[in-house]
Parts: sequence; structure tokens; C-alpha cells
Amino acid sequence: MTAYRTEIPPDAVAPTRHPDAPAPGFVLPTHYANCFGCGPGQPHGLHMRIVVGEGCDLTATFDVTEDHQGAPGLAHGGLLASALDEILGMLGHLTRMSCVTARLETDFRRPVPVGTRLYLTSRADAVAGRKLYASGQGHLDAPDGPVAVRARALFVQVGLEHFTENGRAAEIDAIGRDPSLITHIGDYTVNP
Ligand SMILES: CCCCCCCCCCCCCCCC(=O)SCCNC(=O)CCNC(=O)[C@H](O)C(C)(C)COP(=O)(O)OP(=O)(O)OC[C@H]1O[C@@H](n2cnc3c(N)ncnc32)[C@H](O)[C@@H]1OP(=O)(O)O
Repeated sequence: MTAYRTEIPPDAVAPTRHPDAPAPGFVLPTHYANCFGCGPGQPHGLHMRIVVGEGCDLTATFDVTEDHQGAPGLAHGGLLASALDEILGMLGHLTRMSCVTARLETDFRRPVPVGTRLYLTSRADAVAGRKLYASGQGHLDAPDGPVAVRARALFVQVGLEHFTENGRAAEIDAIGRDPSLITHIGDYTVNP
């Protein structure tokens, strides 16, 4: 059997939902106004609205439009992977780990026509030190519809310097001038 690099290592533990994690049903605010996945200020973005689940899990819907085409009338696979990356990355809200994607493995199981509403889910599967293992999927047109796309991912926890030292100065400076470009939930700042 293939040894995937997102296979959960023996020293991993079950993820713990942080006591101060947002309540079930809470709609997560965008972590950065210009994020391609969730930012309202990003005209070309996916504008995903991600909802907190009961455990270490999230749900979202994503409407596939003609702007998302790869083949005629069908969604572009990279775009579907982006939607999954977004809902997987937001799991850090529940475990209070500010993470970036280290690896994202995507299986495309069925074509996704323009006009589809994709019902996305993600869940944290395990934590090993700074590493968060997660999986997710997208169902066609209903929460229990056929699975069109699924993914497994590894996220690695990083500090704020990951963003301040690597991000382009123009955008980092813009946040300094307008801190509302990134979101604060409770007593912590969501990574940009
Ligand atoms: C406070 C609360 C906040 C709440 C939170 C909200 C979050 C708000 C969410 C935003 C949601 C955005 C959704 C989009 C998310 C992106 O799209 S993020 C952008 C895309 N990703 C990137 O740009 C990351 C680029 N890569 C890097 O910067 C670095 O490679 C990394 C990932 C930080 C790791 O580097 P590093 O810190 O030097 O660590 P490193 O020792 O290399 O790796 C750590 C461990 O991970 C393993 N590893 C690293 N890469 C891989 C890999 N590709 N495959 C397998 N294993 C790997 C290493 O083997 C190592 O394992 P151990 O030795 O510990 O067992």
C-alpha cells in the first residue's frame, strides 16, 4: 500500500477542541479581508462562509459558477482543491493552532458541473506536536449527496513571524494601517 505523507504517525493524539473555540453554528469571520478563499474584499475569490460544527469539524457551501470553469461547463480541479484547502485550514480555529498547509492530497471522484452547490465538510483527525492532520470532502448538491472531491492534508503550526517575514511589505504595511483587514476572535488574532 502507498505510504502517504499525510498518514497519521503513531505518536499523534486525537485533536482537542479548545475550550474557547467558537460555538457550534458560529460562522467564522474571514481571517484576512483579501483571502482568495474567504475574503469579502477579494473580487475574484470564493467568498466561502464556514460554519463551526459540534466537534473538531466545519461545514461550508460553495456555489460553482461559470467563473470557476476548467473544462466547458465543469469546475476547475485546482479551484476545488482551493475550496478544500480553505475549509481545512480554518480547523485551526477549533484547536487554536495558527497553521499553514504543508501538504494537500486531493481525490477528484466525480465531475462538478457549473451550477452545482458543493457541500463541504472538514475535520481535524490528529495532532502531533506542531502538525495537524485533517480530512475533508465535497458532496454534490446536498449534504449527503455523492462525494465529488475529497482531500487529506497536513498543516504545520507557525508563529506570526511566518507572515510578517515572508509576506510582501505592501500588504503587511496595509494591515498596520488598517488592523481590521485581519480578524480577531475572542482574545486571539487569527493568522493573516
Ligand atoms: C491562534 C489560533 C489561530 C487560528 C487559526 C486560523 C487559521 C486561519 C486559517 C487560514 C486558512 C487558510 C487556508 C489556506 C491555507 C494556506 O493555503 S497556507 C499557504 C500555503 N502554504 C504555505 O505557504 C506553507 C509553505 N511552507 C512552509 O512555510 C514550511 O515548509 C512549513 C510548512 C511552515 C514547515 O516548515 P518548518 O516550520 O521549518 O517545519 P519543518 O521542520 O520543515 O516541518 C515540521 C514538520 O512537518 C513535516 N512536514 C513539513 N512539510 C511536509 C510535507 N509537505 N509533507 C509531510 N510532512 C511535512 C516535517 O517533516 C516535520 O515533521 P517532524 O520532523 O516534526 O515529525
